[in-house]
Amino acid sequence: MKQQDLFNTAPAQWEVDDLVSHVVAKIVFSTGPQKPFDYLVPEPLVAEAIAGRRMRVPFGRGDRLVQGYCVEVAAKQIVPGKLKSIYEVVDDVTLLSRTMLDLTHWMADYYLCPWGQVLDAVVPAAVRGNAGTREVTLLSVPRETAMQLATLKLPAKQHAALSILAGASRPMTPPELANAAGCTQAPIMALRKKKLVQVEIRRISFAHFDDEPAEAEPPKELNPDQTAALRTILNAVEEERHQSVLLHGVTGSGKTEVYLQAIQKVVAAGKQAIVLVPEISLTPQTKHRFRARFSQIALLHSHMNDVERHWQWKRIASGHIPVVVGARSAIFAPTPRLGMIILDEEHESSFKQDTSPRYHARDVAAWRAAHEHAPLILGSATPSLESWRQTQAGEMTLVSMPRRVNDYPLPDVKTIDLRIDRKSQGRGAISRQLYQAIKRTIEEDGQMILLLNRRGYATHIQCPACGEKVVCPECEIPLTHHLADNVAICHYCDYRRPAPKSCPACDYTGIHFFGYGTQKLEAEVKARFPGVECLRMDSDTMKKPGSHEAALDRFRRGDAKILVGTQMIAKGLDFPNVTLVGVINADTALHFPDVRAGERTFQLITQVAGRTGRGHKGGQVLVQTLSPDHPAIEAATRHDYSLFAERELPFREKFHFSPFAKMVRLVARAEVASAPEAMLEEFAKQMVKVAEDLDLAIFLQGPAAAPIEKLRGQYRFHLLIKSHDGEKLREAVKLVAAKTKTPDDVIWTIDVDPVDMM
Ligand SMILES: Nc1ncnc2c1ncn2[C@@H]1O[C@H](COP(=O)(O)OP(=O)(O)OP(=O)(O)O)[C@@H](O)[C@H]1O
Ligand SMILES: [Zn+2]
Repeated sequence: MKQQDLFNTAPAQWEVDDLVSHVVAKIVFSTGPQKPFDYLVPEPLVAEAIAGRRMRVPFGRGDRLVQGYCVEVAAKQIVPGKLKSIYEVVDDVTLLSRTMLDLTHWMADYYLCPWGQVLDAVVPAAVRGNAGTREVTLLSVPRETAMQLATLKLPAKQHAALSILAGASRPMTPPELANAAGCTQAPIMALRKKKLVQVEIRRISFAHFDDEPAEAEPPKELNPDQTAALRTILNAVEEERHQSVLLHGVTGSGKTEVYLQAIQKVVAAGKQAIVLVPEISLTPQTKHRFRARFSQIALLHSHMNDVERHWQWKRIASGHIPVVVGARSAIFAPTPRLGMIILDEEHESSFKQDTSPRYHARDVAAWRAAHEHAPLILGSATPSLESWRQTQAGEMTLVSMPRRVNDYPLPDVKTIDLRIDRKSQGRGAISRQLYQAIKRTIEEDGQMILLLNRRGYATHIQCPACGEKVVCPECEIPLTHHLADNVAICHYCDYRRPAPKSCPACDYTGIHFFGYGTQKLEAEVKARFPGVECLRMDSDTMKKPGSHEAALDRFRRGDAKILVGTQMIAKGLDFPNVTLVGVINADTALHFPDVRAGERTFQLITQVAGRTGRGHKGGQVLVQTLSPDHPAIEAATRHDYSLFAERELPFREKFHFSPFAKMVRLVARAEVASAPEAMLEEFAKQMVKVAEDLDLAIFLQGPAAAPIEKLRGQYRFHLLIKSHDGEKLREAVKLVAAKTKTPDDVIWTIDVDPVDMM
């Protein structure tokens, strides 16, 4: 049909015969124009012009040379002279397979962002920049020349060099040859000029990294729950068909062992597995578990330098590495023979990228698994309601592991009602009951984890005389007092100022520091339990690469008894000697203006509670809260996921939230509040119109000031658009977005399937 169109639109002066078949490449640019452009592939470049490589092409009136991704190469009927030609092919390896190219196209379409931007996100910068490689010149002797060697009339040095090269088992670089022949570069240059040697420029890698050796460990004997789970997964593996499995296993049920044995089968069949974990879970423990089972494994983490990243990428692309373990972006690992994708802690919000392309690794994984006919395994003790709902709708297989390994019971969880206890507890973050429990744990030589999901010392600073709050001048968010440098910091934009000694408004000298952060908790622990080693883990103490590992090692060895920290210590850790978990304030996230506030609270408490009772010594959990009757907290204290889901889902359904409706969130920001608000109001109006045309039911929320109303000096507004028809919803948003005129000073973003509502 396309061809037909072309005939019809060809200007009259061209006869049909003028159309000739040519090789045409479709090029997508990272910046600049969003639509792909067609280029002619000149004859000499046909062999190397492969889709998935970058090419340099002339662009615009001045034919400036720019680089773009070639996403398709095809023979097309075109009018000669109408297309510009490719100047050169940049890559000598193919960066993206056909499936990966299709994936990027799908992502651009689904997340409503430029295709080129997605391509840049999928191919790591380290790969694009060829980190750790250099170009070398390689010399060899053509066969005909080698055969005439005896009869060639040449100066002695040239002859000697040529003989050595002809007799070499592999091509040599000019310095290598000079060295072997004991001559300077001059005779070699002469041979090159006479075309007696063949010259090839090749890019070689000088990087090499050794895998840390680990002692091999045999697979564990599975318990009946694990066996059943593995069976279901292996059925999908053996049939080489795509299937999604949600492995809902309580904390400590041994999910990792199931993954490991499933991967073993995949590897035995000659295929590759990708395992995604939240960045924070790339602990020494996880690394060790995987290294002990698989000798060839690529661990991708954010502290890797470009040279190593590129090296790992090539190892994976070569197909030699059967297992890839990494955070979110590891979903783009260039495995040529993908046999399985696993997402551990699939509910984690860190799987969603918060800058464009705003993809969710879980959904990208689902697309990839489906198109590469591989099973997708999602594992969690607290599954996202999105995945849970899919099991209910029959789109995903549910496998449950409701018991812990070795028949250890789940820990007993008690709430401490701070409304009652506060009066009796005196000052401090640790209630009397929790204090007693910590004391007992120390006496029994156990270890404990104290969770407080707020960093810093005091969480707000206020004048008791005039009521003035010390806030960030850029964000109007209360500043947090950090004791170490005695500074007040904005946790949104990192603005800092010296902690005020008196009220900035009325000069009253008795200014107060309220609220608890992890620093203050640590200080309280040290003061109330002198001589007991306490370790703090939060993003302030864990800035240096490797600090996370070092801290967890210390705790594992038992050098520290008490681990204080933010959510970073709440999941994945497997320390059998932890017999007490204390949640200092269960309510920190409960009242956020976010539809997932309850879900997050349930997950956080269930996960941190799961860190104890993982050994024969048992464990208990104490949860301090002002809302012990809140459904999320109540369900968490009972380790009852179904109860939580049963209560939460009807609410989501009634108000058209995910997982029942698809959501798109727009955020607009500017230095004056009126501009973004007006822009979103117009957007909403247009949405209503377009939805009507498309016969699409939509639900609008806003525009309204975003919960973080001001950030870095800019006012923020948001608009939430919901619909039960996701495809049409994106279509409508795309239409309106294309017509929207952005006011000069406004910056706006589209977030499909938003996770961050702030
Ligand atoms: N079949 C088994 N027999 C004995 N020990 C096992 C078995 N399976 C797993 N384990 C051990 O049980 C512990 C808990 O397993 P694992 O960390 O995989 O649990 P999990 O389900 O991932 O928990 P969480 O969700 O809390 O991270 C680990 O120390 C693991 O080595
Ligand atoms: Zn700020």
